Amino acid sequence: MDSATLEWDPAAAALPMRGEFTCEARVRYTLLLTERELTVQKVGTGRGKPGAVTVLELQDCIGCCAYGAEVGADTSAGFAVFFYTVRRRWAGLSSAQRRCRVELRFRVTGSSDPRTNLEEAQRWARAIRQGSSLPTGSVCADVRRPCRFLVLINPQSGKGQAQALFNNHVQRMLQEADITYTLQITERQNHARELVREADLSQWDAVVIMSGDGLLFEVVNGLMEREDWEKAIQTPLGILPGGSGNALAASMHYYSGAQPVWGEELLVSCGFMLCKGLVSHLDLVSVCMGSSQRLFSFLSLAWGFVADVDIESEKYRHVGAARFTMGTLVRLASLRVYKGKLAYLPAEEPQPPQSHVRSTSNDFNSSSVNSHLSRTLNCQNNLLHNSCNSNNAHKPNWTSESPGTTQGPPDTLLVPLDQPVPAHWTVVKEEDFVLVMAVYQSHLAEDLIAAPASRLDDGVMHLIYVKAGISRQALLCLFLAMEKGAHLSTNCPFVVYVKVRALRLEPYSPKGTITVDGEAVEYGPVQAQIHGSLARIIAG
Ligand SMILES: Nc1ncnc2c1ncn2[C@@H]1O[C@H](COP(=O)(O)OP(=O)(O)OP(=O)(O)O)[C@@H](O)[C@H]1O
Repeated sequence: MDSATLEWDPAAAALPMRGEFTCEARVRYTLLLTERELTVQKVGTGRGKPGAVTVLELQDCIGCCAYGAEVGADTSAGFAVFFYTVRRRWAGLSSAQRRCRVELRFRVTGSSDPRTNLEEAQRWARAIRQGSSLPTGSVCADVRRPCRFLVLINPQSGKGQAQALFNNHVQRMLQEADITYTLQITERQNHARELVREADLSQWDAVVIMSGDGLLFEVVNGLMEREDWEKAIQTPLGILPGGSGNALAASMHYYSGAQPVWGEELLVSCGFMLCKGLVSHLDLVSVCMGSSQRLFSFLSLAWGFVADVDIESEKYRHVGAARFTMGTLVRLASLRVYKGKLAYLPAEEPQPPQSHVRSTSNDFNSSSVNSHLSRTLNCQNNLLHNSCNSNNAHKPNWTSESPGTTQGPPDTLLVPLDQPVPAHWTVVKEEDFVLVMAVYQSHLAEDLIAAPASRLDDGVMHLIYVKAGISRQALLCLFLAMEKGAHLSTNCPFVVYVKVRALRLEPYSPKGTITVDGEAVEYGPVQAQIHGSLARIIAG
């Protein structure tokens, strides 16, 4: 199958193209191919209404292939077109939209010469493919074709069904889009990280992660630990939701402007984006810890309520995404105050004076508190007082023994952790918090829109903190509003939202939990800086 990337020139493709073909059921159709659409009109006398017209948008097409006849005497050829069109689905009184697969096959029988028929089928297939790959939106490139992906699957992610989900939904889509891939099932924690650290990346056009956000976190850090990190981190990444939080996958779906979907429908949406192969820039954040360990993060840095829920809810993993709901309710019932110092560099602030420039070498995926469960919680409208420091010390996945990296771009906005923050930073006067989180993508979970204004490469961290004193009920309302991304307009006096380029957090308690991209990391003072557009991701 000829699938080389060609400059799309409608004139060269002689558009519009018209033709008459039969489908597998011998019904005759006329096809009209324009720059953006394929119009299919029934002309035969088979069952169904003659003359019915279907218009399919080429932007919904992921592939088209031509094929010759399989049996000797048959001189016909054919081509198959694969669309994933957006359809409305009614659920009760409300409707939702999702992508549904449409496969069309047409036979070319115009000539008695099989080669002529095959050439005609190839001409149509080529023109449909070219029309389908017209870049849209703010993409920086598209994955060259034909292409080969490395697909990493974490069999333990989510409810442990990532591999089955891949086989049932994604495998066929990749075939239809003419994408070949090498499948690697991860065997343990850090396997993916080690693999991409050592791999010959030139073999693949993209590294795709079918898991939760934790496996992508490993891959990003594995790439940044390489000597050739600058080139390696330019490898297009892909994400397919197979975990329980799936925050980046949900963010990318949200950025595409589509209506929210969950579970397998989100997987099909992300599979579709992967097949379209449009590459966008992705911001990364370098996170520096007291031990001089430095990690790279694409999603979130969290402390307090959010971090505790993320880690404590691990034990409810078998229930999938609902694990965050359960964790949130449990933590709400024993709400704590977390004491510490928070400082940040606001995004609108001018660049720091040069004297501060030096290189340091050094989720809550909490989620849906659904209203049914919320009613079952006996929420008291009592104000919390400075109850206690966090005493929930969880074993971090990423400890100071983990390699981390001293490589990567210098953190020009940060000074060493043992020095005071630069004078032009804002130091938060409160020192009692319920939660502190910096997020750099819109979602913290499939159904939790923490930073609705965020974009893949907006060059800022969205810092949200909740001051102590908020009632359980108000906090619950905040999470419920977050399901629609409405929490920042509730005017809750305990909630602060600010866009920042860098921040520092110094917890006072000796034990506790800090998460980066949903993974527990070394607990203690931590600071972070955004590095705009450092990585690349296949997005819609
Ligand atoms: N074969 C494996 N066995 C056990 N753990 C693994 C394996 N492969 C990867 N891991 C680890 O599993 C952890 C969780 O993975 P991941 O975050 O991708 O899924 P999840 O927790 O279900 O999803 P989410 O982060 O969206 O909630 C990661 O830290 C990863 O290192």
